[in-house]
Order: sequence, then C-alpha cells, then structure tokens
Amino acid sequence: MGDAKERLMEMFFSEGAILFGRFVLTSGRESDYYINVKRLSTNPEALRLIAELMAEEAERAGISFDRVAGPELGAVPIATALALKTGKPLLVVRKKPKGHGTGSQIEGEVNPGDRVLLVEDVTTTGGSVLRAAEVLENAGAEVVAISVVVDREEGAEDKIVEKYRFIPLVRVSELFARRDSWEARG
Ligand SMILES: O=P(O)(O)OC[C@H]1O[C@H](OP(=O)(O)OP(=O)(O)O)[C@H](O)[C@@H]1O
Ligand SMILES: O=C(O)c1cc(=O)[nH]c(=O)[nH]1
Repeated sequence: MGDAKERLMEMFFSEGAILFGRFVLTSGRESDYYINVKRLSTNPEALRLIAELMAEEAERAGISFDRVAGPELGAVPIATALALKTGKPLLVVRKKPKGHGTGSQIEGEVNPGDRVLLVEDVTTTGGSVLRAAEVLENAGAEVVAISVVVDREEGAEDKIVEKYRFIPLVRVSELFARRDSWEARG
C-alpha cells in the first residue's frame, strides 16, 4: 500500500493532474485548483495503481462485492480497470437515461440484491456519486461502499458516510502537503 500510494501521489504532479487557476466545478462552486484525474486514468501505470489500491483497500475494510460500478464519465476507466483486477462484472451509470434504444441509465447486468462497489474519480460535494448510488439502488442493488481516487475535503465525506462506507485513496490535503517538496525538485 505504502509504495503504491506514494507512487500514485507522485504521479499527480509528474502527470500534470493538479492545475492551478480559476475553475468552475460541476456543482457550480468555484475553485482555484482542479484535480484532473483523467490524466491518471488514461495513464496505464497510474490506472493500474488506482485499481490495485482500490482492490486492496476494499479487502482491508472487509468489503465484499459482486459488481463494480462507475458513473459516467470520469469513473468509467477506473471501474473498468477494477473489474479487470477483481474479476467482478462492470456497471456503468449514465448521468441521464439513454434517450433512445434501451433507454437505460445503467449499462451492464444489475440484479436485485447485487452488492456493488461504486467508484468515483473525484468527490467535491459528493452529489454526483450519490446520484449514481440512488440510480443503482432504484435498480435493486445494494451499494456496499464508495471508493474515490481523490476527495477534495469539501463536504462529500460527511454526506456519503451518512449512508455508505467511504474509501478515499488520497485526500487533497495529502497532495498539498507534498506540493512544496515536489516543486523544490525543480
Ligand atoms: O462531488 P461533486 O460535487 O459531484 O463533483 C465531482 C464530480 O465532478 C466531476 O464530474 P464532471 O461532472 O466534471 O463529469 P465528467 O466525469 O463527465 O467529466 C467528477 O468526475 C465527479 O463526478
Ligand atoms: O467538483 C468538480 O467538478 C471537480 C473538481 C476537481 O478537482 N476535479 C474534477 O474533475 N471535478
């Protein structure tokens, strides 16, 4: 765990996954930084580390699950990598039901009583991942935990733990604590 997490945290800096400037977030909030986890989830080494850490942390927490789910879009490669790592089938939760064809909001087979590990790339308010959890529950699934690559420590955890186990791999304060030493390296 230690080495994999350290390497992943280093990659936030080396892969340019932390941006500074003025950003509007999905919740409408504004921020002077942005974590672009897509820089990591599109990098094979980082994606593998994320899947390994998520699988390890779920095991350490004693969480057993039948399926892995990821909300569109940021969590899709992460959930896919975790499905490959664990051998558990994948569910993809759309932001909205598909407007044609099946009309479904969930891709993949979900059955009543399925225990689902729901993953996310970033949590700020937690609103996006909680909406996806509700979609899964409306289909009869049980969300046994929510695992996220980075929690921005802006309130998501408090809301999520009201109902679910929450497993952040990295808290944003851990990244900021490494910023000076990373920059000092030149
Ligand atoms: O905790 P919240 O306040 O809901 O914010 C976090 C959400 O915002 C981002 O998604 P975005 O809407 O940018 O979509 P994308 O993954 O499709 O790029 C991110 O992937 C999370 O889903
Ligand atoms: O809240 C968001 O929309 C958000 C914040 C962030 O740092 N990164 C991201 O992809 N989304």
